[in-house]
Amino acid sequence: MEIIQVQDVPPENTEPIILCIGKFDGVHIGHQAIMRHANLLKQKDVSLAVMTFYPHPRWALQQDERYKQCITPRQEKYKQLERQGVSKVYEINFTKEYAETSPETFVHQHLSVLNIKGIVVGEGFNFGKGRKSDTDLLTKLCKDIGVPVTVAPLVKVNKQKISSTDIRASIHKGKFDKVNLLLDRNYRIHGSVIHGDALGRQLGFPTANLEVLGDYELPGSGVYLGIVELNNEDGQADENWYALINAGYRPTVNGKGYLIEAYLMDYTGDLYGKSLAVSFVRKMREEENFASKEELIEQMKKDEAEARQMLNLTDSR
Ligand SMILES: Cc1cc2nc3c(=O)[nH]c(=O)nc-3n(C[C@H](O)[C@H](O)[C@H](O)COP(=O)(O)O)c2cc1C
Ligand SMILES: Nc1ncnc2c1ncn2[C@@H]1O[C@H](COP(=O)(O)OP(=O)(O)O)[C@@H](O)[C@H]1O
Repeated sequence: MEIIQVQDVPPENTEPIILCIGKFDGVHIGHQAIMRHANLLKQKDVSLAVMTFYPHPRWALQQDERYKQCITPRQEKYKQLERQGVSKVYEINFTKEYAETSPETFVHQHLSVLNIKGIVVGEGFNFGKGRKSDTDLLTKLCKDIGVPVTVAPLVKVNKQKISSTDIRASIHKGKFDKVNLLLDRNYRIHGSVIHGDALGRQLGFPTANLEVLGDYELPGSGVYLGIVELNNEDGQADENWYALINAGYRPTVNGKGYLIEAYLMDYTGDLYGKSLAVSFVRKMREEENFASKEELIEQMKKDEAEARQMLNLTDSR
């Protein structure tokens, strides 16, 4: 996939494209529907491109904390867009200055330098200075440069519009049944393994401590069932292991700060320095403050037994 960083005007290009425009945080099933519309419009020798904005405009302009963390930080977003058939991304560096771009300038000066065969946006799409311009104005301005605009209807679940803000809030609450349905995949966080307090081995549950790589929305504290992908040197997923994941503050052992750590069931070996991705499948329980390490160990054994039963995994210990 080709990623083109843009300050304001994209570099001129004659390659024919169908262009989807949006923030697309999460590449959720609503976004996927937009890409499906675009793929249907795409004729032979036309490629699918996305124009997106980074950082999130509401973080860049209003420092609104809710928009700092993402469901899909940029690398993960591009991987997910690629899965939808996107081969080119125009990543607009969204600044206060860029936000001053008028709808006319955006269409007549920025979009006109590309060979766009069609544009697809979602219903409710806003653009240009003050986000005052809607899909009607986009359609009208694009007509001037001979580009048809398709507005993909909102995808609703139980009559509710799917929103990235809502999904971020559900991640924060650890509601992965819902999150994973709306993403059509398990929520995944990339990181590398760092050293901790070397307590896990003593307790009989070694845990790979994750240094999170990227501005991910972090799950609320709790014990989760998930899958850990171990990556090879090229960053490709190599092996997958079922895992019990503790996210939170480890009150029983006076943990310092929020941490995501994973105990990989049946794995033996050294993970320090490795790059991996942790996928969250479901929450098993809240993180608790046990009166002793022995009680914590007892509970971890129960967690493992419950997980193995759910997965139909025999105990190899
Ligand atoms: C399955 C599982 C469940 C856990 N549950 C709790 C918990 O309820 N409360 C808690 O304080 N720590 C919990 N932990 C975190 C442990 O305290 C932590 O893994 C241990 O202290 C090892 O820390 P270390 O990685 O720094 O060596 C859990 C860990 C695992 C793997
Ligand atoms: N099944 C396993 N799951 C997670 N880590 C494992 C496992 N087996 C071995 N390890 C290794 O043990 C390390 C964690 O040990 P631990 O005692 O919890 O120490 P620390 O938290 O200080 O890293 C992991 O980083 C990894 O290298």
